[in-house]
Formats: sequence, structure tokens, C-alpha cells
Amino acid sequence: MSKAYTTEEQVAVAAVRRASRLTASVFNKLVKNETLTKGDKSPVTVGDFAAQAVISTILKHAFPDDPIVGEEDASDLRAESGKEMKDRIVALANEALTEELGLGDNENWGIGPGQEKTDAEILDAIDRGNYEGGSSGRMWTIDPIDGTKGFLRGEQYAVCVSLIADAQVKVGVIGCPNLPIDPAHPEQGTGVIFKAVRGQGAQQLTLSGANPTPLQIPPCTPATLAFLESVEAAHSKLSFNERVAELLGITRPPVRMDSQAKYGCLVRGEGGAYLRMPTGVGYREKIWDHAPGQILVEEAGGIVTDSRGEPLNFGLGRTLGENYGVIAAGKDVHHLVLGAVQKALAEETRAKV
Ligand SMILES: Nc1ncnc2c1ncn2[C@@H]1O[C@H](COP(=O)(O)OS(=O)(=O)O)[C@@H](OP(=O)(O)O)[C@H]1O
Ligand SMILES: [Mg+2]
Ligand SMILES: [Mg+2]
Ligand SMILES: [Mg+2]
Repeated sequence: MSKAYTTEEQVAVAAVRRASRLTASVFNKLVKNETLTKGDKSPVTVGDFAAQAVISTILKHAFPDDPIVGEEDASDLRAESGKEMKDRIVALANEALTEELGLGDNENWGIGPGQEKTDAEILDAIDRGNYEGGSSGRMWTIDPIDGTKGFLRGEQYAVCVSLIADAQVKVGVIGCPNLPIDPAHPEQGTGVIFKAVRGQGAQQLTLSGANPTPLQIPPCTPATLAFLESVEAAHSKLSFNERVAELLGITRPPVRMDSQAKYGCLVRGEGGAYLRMPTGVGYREKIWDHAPGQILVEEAGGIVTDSRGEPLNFGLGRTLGENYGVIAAGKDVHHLVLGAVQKALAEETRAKV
């Protein structure tokens, strides 16, 4: 019997690879007027839009019936004021889509020389990411650039795709163009893809799709642990992490890094635990910010829960629902971190009364 989700995995890797190369080349050419500020004050660049167009186009050709939950939408680009940006995005997306076929690519996925798309097709591809999500059936998630602020700083960011079926993540692929292939050997350069398929384990590849290496979170204790956490203070409560570290007797300083590269580093044994607690009420975590990371950690032998110890629920729509935070770690330390988080939360509640 053939393995489940083989084509889905190949398509997702091909899409992430093309989109990752696109974003890396955009960074070198990015000029200030190619970044917009969204309604929630967060940045979005020509790279985010073009990468979502590329991934969505490939998914549509390979799996025409599957809906997509994507972070970006094309409404600003359809306005007259967005014309210049739209032209640039269409050119970038077409450049990436028409690149020569590489390892594992298939021309039936809408890629390869001669497969240019029209302006309307590119805008429609971006807007195909408008699915509202839900608890039944198949859907893809796209975060074309996760950690856009890290991308703009020239630091870590990630191109993230997942397949969810009946609220369970089945395939996750994370491209990290700026992450070292081997942190112990920086001379090997940067550019990594992490991939995981439910029940089939997790692997790291180079950005060109070579050197598949199995991933298994190595053993860890509080004595060797350093928290992986967000860079932006608005995205998670860093002072809370400090208290949790103190309760656990952790002495190593935290590793701050943008994007789902944090999940990738965790499964490679860098850090030991990823802790992301809400800064306040109101913000709901997006499913595309955690679905690929969740399956990667689980398939590398780790555990991902919220601060109640509950699994993340990918069946509630575009968000994870009320924000109880995220704790991801290997099996040997997850329960210790969870216990310390709950203790720190209880302290906060006591301090308030
Ligand atoms: N208030 C708040 N709380 C929690 N999360 C938020 C919040 N606001 C935004 N976001 C989402 O954070 C995504 C980036 O997360 P990171 O861990 O990369 O943050 S950081 O850049 O390292 O600070 C970022 O993803 P991208 O927009 O894809 O960059 C957002 O979806
Ligand atoms: Mg964003
Ligand atoms: Mg994101
Ligand atoms: Mg994003």
C-alpha cells in the first residue's frame, strides 16, 4: 500500500521551495514603498503577496477542490492605489512560477517555463486564501511570510504551508531561507525546509530539496533548556517567560527569534521549549501561525499544548479561538514547563486579588 499524503507532501515542498526562493530574492530588492501597513497595524510586503500567489496557484492546480486559509487578501491590490504594487507582485509571482522544474516538481502543478499567469489569475490566487476554516473536510493553510518583521530586519522568517483534514494537521512544511543548514557548521550556509507527515516522522532538507535528515527532539532537562520565544514584545509575554524560567531553575538566556523557525529550531534540539503566552486579551492566534509547527514537533517526538495542557484546536475557524498560549517541547520537559506555567499563572491571579 502506498503511503498516505505523498503527493500532498511533494506539492507542499515544491510550493514552499519556490516561495522561499522568491522571498529571499525580494529581500535584496525590497524598497520602502513595497510594504503596506494592514488594518491591524502589521506590515505586509510584496513578498508576502507574491509568495501567497505562488503557493495558492500550485495548490489550485494540484488539488482544485481543496479550500485555503491564507493570511493575505488582495483587496488593497485591486484598488487603483495598489496598481504599482500589483504589477510588481504579478511579475515576481510569474518569475517564481515559471522557473525551471526542479527535484520532485511536476508541470501539472502550474509551474515551469511558459506557465505565466494573468494579473486576474494572480489576484484570484491570493484571494483563494479566504476560506473560513472549520472542523470537517480538508483545507490548506498558507502563511506566505511568517515573521514579516523578522523578514524586514533581515533576520528569521518562514514560509509555512499545512494540510488539515477534519481538524487534524496531516502535512506541515516550513521553509526558513535565513536559518543555518547546520548551526555547528555556519560555513555550510543557510536555507532549510522542515517537513512532517502525520505518522511518518519529520525531516529537514536543504532549500533545494536535498539531504533529507530525520528529526527527533533530543533529550533535555531544565539545566540544559533555553526558551525559544518571540522577538516582538507585543506577540508574547516575555516577562512571564522569565518567571517560568526562574521557577524551573533555568539559567540559559532565552533565544529570541521571529516566526515558526522557532518550531524548526526546537526539533533540531536548539532551545528545548517554545513558550508563547498572550500579552493581553483580544488577540486570537491564527491557525497558519501554528499548524505546520505543531505537526513538526509532534512528528519529531514532542508535545504541543496550550497553557491548560489542551491540544491546539485547528477546527474552530481561521483562529485557534480564545488565546491560552502555546507550549511546545520534548516529552521529557513539556510537563515540567506546563506545571511551571500553571504555577506562574496562579501567582498572577493571586497578585490581582
Ligand atoms: N498580539 C499578538 N499576539 C500574538 N501573535 C501576534 C500578535 N500580533 C500578531 N501576531 C502574530 O505573530 C506572528 C509572528 O510571530 P512571531 O513569533 O514571529 O513574533 S516575533 O516576530 O518573533 O515577535 C505574526 O505572523 P506574521 O504576520 O505572519 O508575521 C502574527 O500573525
Ligand atoms: Mg502578517
Ligand atoms: Mg504568521
Ligand atoms: Mg505572515
